Amino acid sequence: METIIDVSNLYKTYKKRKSNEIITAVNNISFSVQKGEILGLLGPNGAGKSSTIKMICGLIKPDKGAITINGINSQKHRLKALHHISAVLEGNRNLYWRLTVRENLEYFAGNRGYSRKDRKDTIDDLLEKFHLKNKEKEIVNRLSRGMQQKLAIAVAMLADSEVILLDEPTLGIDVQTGYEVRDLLQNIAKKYNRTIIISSHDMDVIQDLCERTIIINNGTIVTDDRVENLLRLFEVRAYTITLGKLLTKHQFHLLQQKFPQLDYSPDILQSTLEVELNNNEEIYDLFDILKLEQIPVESIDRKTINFEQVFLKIVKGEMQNAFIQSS
Ligand SMILES: Nc1ncnc2c1ncn2[C@@H]1O[C@H](COP(=O)(O)OP(=O)(O)OP(=O)(O)O)[C@@H](O)[C@H]1O
Repeated sequence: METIIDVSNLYKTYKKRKSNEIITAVNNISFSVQKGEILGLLGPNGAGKSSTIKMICGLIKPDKGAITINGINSQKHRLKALHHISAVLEGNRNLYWRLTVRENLEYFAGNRGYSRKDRKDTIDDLLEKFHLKNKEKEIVNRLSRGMQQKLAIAVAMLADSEVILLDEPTLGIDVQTGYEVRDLLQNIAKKYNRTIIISSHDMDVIQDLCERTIIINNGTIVTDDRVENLLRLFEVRAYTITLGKLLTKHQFHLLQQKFPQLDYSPDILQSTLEVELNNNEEIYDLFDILKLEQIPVESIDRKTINFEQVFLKIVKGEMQNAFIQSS
């Protein structure tokens, strides 16, 4: 594995215009990205994702910290470092809104020094792949947001750079186009072996596309792991237990004292307990109480948990506990 981007101890503050209040948008963030990796930056609104992306693509300067792109310090050798990166930022600022789809591609291909023949072939190929062929003569201004987004990614592809940064690639586009954009990105990553960093607050985008995700909250990294690991970490702690008889009030309180997050659904035929444990050993404590109280257990299942639930838990701070227990 070869590191293509290294971000170390980044800080970014902003001063609010009216109140002069200082906002720390990025607070000591460090991570590395390997060549060919698809990394997701996930976080709630205002977490610091866009600021991080903008610092990497040289649009804003960090207050402190270093960014290295392909071994080149991007603060010292800005142009040389940024040569390896193309970015699709929110609002598709990399497009000319009064030009047509093809004209945009022609313009950027020209800028990148494609020969006439290569330019035509590459543009035709991109129009085909991005399903934009029937829109090639349309002025960008008149395209839907989804179409504009696809064109913005196609333009980024023209640059032929090793790293593509995408800030909220599916924001404000319909579900169908969202799927198309996701497919396109998956193809790009696989076929062209590009390194992709995607910032998003859309869990599905991150789960579908990214091998690894960094969750940012309040300007700091809360977790940096593979999506499947995060799911597993929480899955093993959430259980559904089917009981052979109803609990008395006293028994319920007894269990609740020990497991405050307990959910009890009484039913004459089949009562269930839903419980999330802090560590795997706690299941034995739970069984001890049930045994002592002579409550038969009919089945026990691990609860499936989706990425959205995991994300909310992490952002709410439950993760710290989980990491301590799992380490
Ligand atoms: N130019 C700016 N001036 C002042 N504050 C800013 C500026 N840009 C961002 N911020 C603030 O910095 C914090 C982080 O913003 P940032 O856009 O990086 O977060 P984000 O995770 O991308 O969120 P969103 O998804 O809402 O864009 C927020 O509190 C935001 O209001």
